[in-house]
Amino acid sequence: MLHIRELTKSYAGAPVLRGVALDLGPGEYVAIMGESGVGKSTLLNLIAGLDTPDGGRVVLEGTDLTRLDDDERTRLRRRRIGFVFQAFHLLPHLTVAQNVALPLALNAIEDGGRVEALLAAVGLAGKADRYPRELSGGEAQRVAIARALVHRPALVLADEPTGNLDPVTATQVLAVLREQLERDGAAAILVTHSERVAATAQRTYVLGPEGLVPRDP
Ligand SMILES: Nc1ncnc2c1ncn2[C@@H]1O[C@H](COP(=O)(O)OP(=O)(O)OP(=O)(O)O)[C@@H](O)[C@H]1O
Repeated sequence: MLHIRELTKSYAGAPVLRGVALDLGPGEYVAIMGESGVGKSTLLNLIAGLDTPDGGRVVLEGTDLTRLDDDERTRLRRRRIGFVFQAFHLLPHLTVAQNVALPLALNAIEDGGRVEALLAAVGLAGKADRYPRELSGGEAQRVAIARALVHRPALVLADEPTGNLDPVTATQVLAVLREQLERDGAAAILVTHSERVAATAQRTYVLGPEGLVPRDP
């Protein structure tokens, strides 16, 4: 469902990605590790179409993102991708339920009980009307996971999704994420520095100067 080929990206003449390739099947769940500054977030941003590569292709479900204009890329991202950020990125003036419902509104999709069902699935049924400031870090990240899945994306991208959580909460949040990915059949790419987090993925790659290298189990 995702094919990345010969992806290159430089910032101010300094190469960050030099020929990255990756193939992901439907429902596959992989982790990407690598040293700080090697370009992991840059790669996720290119896959999400939040940034454009200098060369190469990102083909999502048969569509080459690099050939779309900004509006087309934004529409595709909203519809087919869910993003989980390290710092949650919840909107402070919206309730938990309103935050989760945001991708439905942006895509003009009927709720059909989906927000309520997802909040129950991530253990937050009782917090639908709370505001982000009233949540713990683990709760906020579970809201972010529900929001990333509510519109049934084909691909979930998570950039250090448990980086701000204590180890016990991180394990719980990852279990919720994996359970929801399996339930929805969504593929996922998780960027992480944590071996514990990587161990929850089916495969792990290490990003380095020579590109993405599969790591032996
Ligand atoms: N918008 C930008 N403008 C200029 N340079 C950038 C930009 N985004 C990233 N870079 C540079 O590209 C390199 C890769 O950054 P990136 O955030 O992708 O690394 P990373 O592997 O995710 O690092 P970390 O593990 O520390 O989060 C860094 O040297 C960074 O300074």
